[in-house]
Amino acid sequence: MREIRTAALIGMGAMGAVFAPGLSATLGDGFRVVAGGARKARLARGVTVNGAPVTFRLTEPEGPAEPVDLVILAVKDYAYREALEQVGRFVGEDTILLPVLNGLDCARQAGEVYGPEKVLYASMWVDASMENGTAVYNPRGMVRIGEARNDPPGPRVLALEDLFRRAGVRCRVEPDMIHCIWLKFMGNVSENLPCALLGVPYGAYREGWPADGIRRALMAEVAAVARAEAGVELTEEDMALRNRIVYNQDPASRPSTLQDLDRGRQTEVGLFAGAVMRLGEKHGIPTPVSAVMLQGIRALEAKNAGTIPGLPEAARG
Ligand SMILES: NC(=O)C1=CN([C@@H]2O[C@H](COP(=O)(O)OP(=O)(O)OC[C@H]3O[C@@H](n4cnc5c(N)ncnc54)[C@H](OP(=O)(O)O)[C@@H]3O)[C@@H](O)[C@H]2O)C=CC1
Ligand SMILES: CC(C)(CO)C(=O)C(=O)O
Repeated sequence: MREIRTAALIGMGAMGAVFAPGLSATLGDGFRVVAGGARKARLARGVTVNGAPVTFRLTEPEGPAEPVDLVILAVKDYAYREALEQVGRFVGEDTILLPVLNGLDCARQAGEVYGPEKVLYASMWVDASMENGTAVYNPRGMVRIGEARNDPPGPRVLALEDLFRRAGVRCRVEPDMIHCIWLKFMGNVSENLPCALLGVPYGAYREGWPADGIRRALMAEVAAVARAEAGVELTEEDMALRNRIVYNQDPASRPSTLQDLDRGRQTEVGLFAGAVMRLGEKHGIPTPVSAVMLQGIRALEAKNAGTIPGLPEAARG
């Protein structure tokens, strides 16, 4: 495949901030962020990423447009359907679609709309946040990319890797992206959800501590459904890798589900615990800890929304 020269990004939030500075600097006017209405007006005032101002071309989701070589989708799951529709006018015959959402399903959903041959997998091993136009992400983080299998990588994957290298976006082509996505999913379910439910940062995960017991029980539930659903083995070594990542994480760091609750926003708990429960039901595997996470975090969302009768005003999000 030829060099990637044009790209569009929808979702200029925490994950969008990992791509926008490098793509804007490398592709110039060939890169644009898709946003309409009030969101576009807000983004036109500019954003700061890791302390540096970033400028980029903005484009409305409506009106005539040329297809681009690459479309990155970096919205939350509840905004994904709309975002998929809104990027339609940038998708041509040779466009690569790269949805970077957490969870197991975003590549399949993009494939349903535009054809699976256009979609590559991404898994964001980066912790980040975006608040009022100011994004911070860990520059040691990494974007893992590929087709389902990449030994050796095909031309589209090589073109994407080349673009990210030119743009200074840290990336790695994974030999087995399906395993990689399940391993990340195991991390999201087991790490994001206890932190969100308990209202504690990563520092709560230390060997033998209460939150760590919950985390390990959730890893076991994900491993069981991964085996049944996808034939993916999440091994003891994989769990040991997650342990190392968690124990070495900045203890003050807060996974995205907790950040969402702190800001009174909807969370992606359905993408995590909801998915584990659905797969558990499908394969006859009990997932009681995921059920507690789903119901508990839904209750916190209701608390934030002020829809729990009797809740004092001061306790709302
Ligand atoms: N944050 C993290 O550390 C990580 C997040 N992820 C995953 O990445 C995905 C994105 O998360 P994250 O970046 O944190 O989320 P954010 O909420 O920070 O960013 C999402 C952005 O998408 C924008 N958006 C939503 N709908 C549209 C639309 N129709 N057109 C244009 N822009 C739109 C939102 O704008 P507005 O605010 O105006 O609605 C917001 O700026 C999620 O699936 C998350 O789980 C993965 C790894 C780490
Ligand atoms: C930060 C990270 C990578 C932790 O698993 C994440 O995916 C999230 O918070 O949603």
